[in-house]
Amino acid sequence: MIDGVPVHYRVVGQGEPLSQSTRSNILAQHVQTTPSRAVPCLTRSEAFSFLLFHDPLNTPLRLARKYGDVFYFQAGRNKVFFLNHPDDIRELLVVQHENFRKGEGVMILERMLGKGLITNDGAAHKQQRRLVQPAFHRRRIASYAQAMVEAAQQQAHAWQDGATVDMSQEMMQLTLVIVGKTLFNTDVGEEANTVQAALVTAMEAFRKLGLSPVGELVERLPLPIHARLRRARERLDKVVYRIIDEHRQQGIDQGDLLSMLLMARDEEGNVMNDQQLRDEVMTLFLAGHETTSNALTWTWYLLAQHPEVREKVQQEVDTVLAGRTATIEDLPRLTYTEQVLMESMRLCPPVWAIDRRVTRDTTLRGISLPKWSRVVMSQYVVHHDPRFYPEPEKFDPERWTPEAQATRPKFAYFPFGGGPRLCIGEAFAWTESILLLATLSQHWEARLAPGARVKFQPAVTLRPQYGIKMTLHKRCSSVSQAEKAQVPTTAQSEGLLRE
Ligand code: HEM
Repeated sequence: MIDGVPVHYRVVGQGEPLSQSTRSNILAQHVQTTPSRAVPCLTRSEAFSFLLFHDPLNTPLRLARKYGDVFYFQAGRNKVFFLNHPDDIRELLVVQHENFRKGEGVMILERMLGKGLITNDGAAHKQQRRLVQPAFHRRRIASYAQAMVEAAQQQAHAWQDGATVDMSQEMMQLTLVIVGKTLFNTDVGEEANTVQAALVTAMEAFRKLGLSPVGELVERLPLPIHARLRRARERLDKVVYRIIDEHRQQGIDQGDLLSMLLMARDEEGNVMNDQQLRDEVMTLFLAGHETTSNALTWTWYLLAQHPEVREKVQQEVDTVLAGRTATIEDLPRLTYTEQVLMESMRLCPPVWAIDRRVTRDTTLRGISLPKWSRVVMSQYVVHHDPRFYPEPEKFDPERWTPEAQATRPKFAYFPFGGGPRLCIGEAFAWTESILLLATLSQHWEARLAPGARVKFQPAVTLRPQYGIKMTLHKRCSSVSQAEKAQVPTTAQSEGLLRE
């Protein structure tokens, strides 16, 4: 128990907990009844193109269309499997998760994040998760909502009508400020550029090293990227240690996550050492803003491409908020806005694939997975499967009505992963992205700037390779009731409200 909130090893939504006996029953049933499945192997040229990894989004998609729910190729001594069916993915993440640990992608992340919640495994991970969980309790998230809306309002205020911005940078800055304020009670606005530059280097390293199915080999080569990664880490360390030192000096419980970590004791009564603190803070600091920022950036882009959807969002926001400031209570009524975000994370999943290493010989719904094999599950592939999403390339928020959702298997949509490694920040991310999109849409609409280049860059997250250049347009109807009351004459309001 920390901070008066009971700690559960919580797994919600996709991560519904299974009791030990349920899991054993399911496993026993499988062993008895599931016939073994023949797994197609890629041809040599397909495997070769995979190893070069020109297009880690569309190559697996194309191969999944050709080979179906599962295929593999041989990389050195080990096999790399791709699971493309929601039920197999659920089985791995929820039912048989104990036979797997995090995969190669994590090795590069570890160089940046250390042994934090994302990179750790086993008992250490379980203990860390228990420690951090209270900061993501529903009540806590509700208390962050105000800071989220305030930051969005400041952004809305700072934007200039007709200005062209890189929406990716705008969203990155906004979500960074929010994670700083809510989890660490600090202002990181000034350090945003440092953080962004370091992240670009980390993403580059991940693309070059972490994505390669032979990452372990490449990792040992003396490449310049290793030095760049080290320097990026040092810059980020400065920011993180500044935050930790400030908290220590103040020496009071500030009611935030970092205060909780500083007060935490293990079974023997020891506090976390500097390295542990640094790794945990760094993990949440980076994971807590990068992903949501990308989700919002792609959403602005999709809205710009689909003005009819954008208008529906604006109508909903205008009706529900009626010109006032959004609060957490508005979330259940911003249903269309939420559907838009869901559809955006289907088409452009911020985490586009996750991978695991098999730790003991495993049979997964008839698929035989030898120890040391690697297993990749791509959100991008499953979210584009026409069996679950007819016309998968079409941006259609109507796919997310409760009735439509009920027709699909659960793991046909897994932007936040699942099981005990389900994203701890899922509720934080939904709350933040809905409130930010609603608050900014009250006042602004964004259109793609002429000549803007938009391309996926799949690194740890799915980023826009060239950012996304967008032109901002102040909405005519954006004047809030409160603003109306304060604006006495039309003449004074003209400049502000001009389209
Ligand atoms: C749209 C936003 C987000 C997306 C799409 C996302 C996605 C994911 C995914 C897919 C995983 C599981 C990775 C795996 O199983 O290998 C994950 C884990 C994690 N996420 Fe998120 N995330 C988002 C926002 C956040 C936020 C806001 C935070 C924190 C404030 C956060 C913190 C974490 C942490 C700490 C983990 C590791 C959890 C564990 O292993 O116990 N994420 N996220």
